[in-house]
Amino acid sequence: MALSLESICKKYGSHTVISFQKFQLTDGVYWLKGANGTGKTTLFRIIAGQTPFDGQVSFRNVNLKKQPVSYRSTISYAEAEPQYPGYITGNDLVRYHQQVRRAKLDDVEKLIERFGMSPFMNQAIGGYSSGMLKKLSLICAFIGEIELFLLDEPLITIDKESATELFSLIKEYRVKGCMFLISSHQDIDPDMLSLDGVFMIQNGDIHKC
Ligand SMILES: Nc1ncnc2c1ncn2[C@@H]1O[C@H](COP(=O)(O)OP(=O)(O)OP(=O)(O)O)[C@@H](O)[C@H]1O
Repeated sequence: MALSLESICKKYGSHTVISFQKFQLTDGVYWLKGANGTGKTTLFRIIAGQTPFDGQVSFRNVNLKKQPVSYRSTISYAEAEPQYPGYITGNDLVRYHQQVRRAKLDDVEKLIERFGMSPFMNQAIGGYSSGMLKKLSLICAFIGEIELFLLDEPLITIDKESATELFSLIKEYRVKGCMFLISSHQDIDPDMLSLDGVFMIQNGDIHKC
């Protein structure tokens, strides 16, 4: 199994949001559904290692709790509502990701062009529209040698051209061996992106649709 979650329990105070014994996925592209507040973001934050939880998570045999640095270096989490300091520019943010992830500048420039963000990269992020902010966060997510992408509501606020570009990127990275978990309230057209599975979070557990 590429991704394995076992004996997972996540509570906020006394409120149990996620609780299940086992969820395992082979490599592929997966769509995670669920009504508002069912725990999609919480699940992504667990897999990204961004929130404490009980249980074990491993990706390609690297355990999040036992090998936290190498585990995190393979994972990219694009938040549903990204928030960055308003005074930094788009370029500041992508350069940071490029340096931390030791990515090639050329590859980063190509990502910026593909999302049509070149004209805005020297502007302070505080002046970005919500779609521009979302595209910047997607660009950052794709920087570097990432193996597992957690894309939380990647389609909200982006225009049709950018959504098409995103689907193309996912297909290209999939061919390179990357895995994707995508949460979306918007339908994912199978003609735009072929999925290996669709799951739903309900009552803290994950079910196949
Ligand atoms: N930091 C937090 N502190 C307390 N409760 C939280 C926190 N984050 C999330 N929750 C609660 O956990 C539950 C799951 O929230 P989560 O954001 O994971 O849902 P979601 O499925 O992503 O929702 P949506 O579709 O609305 O984005 C909700 O009841 C929410 O109120």
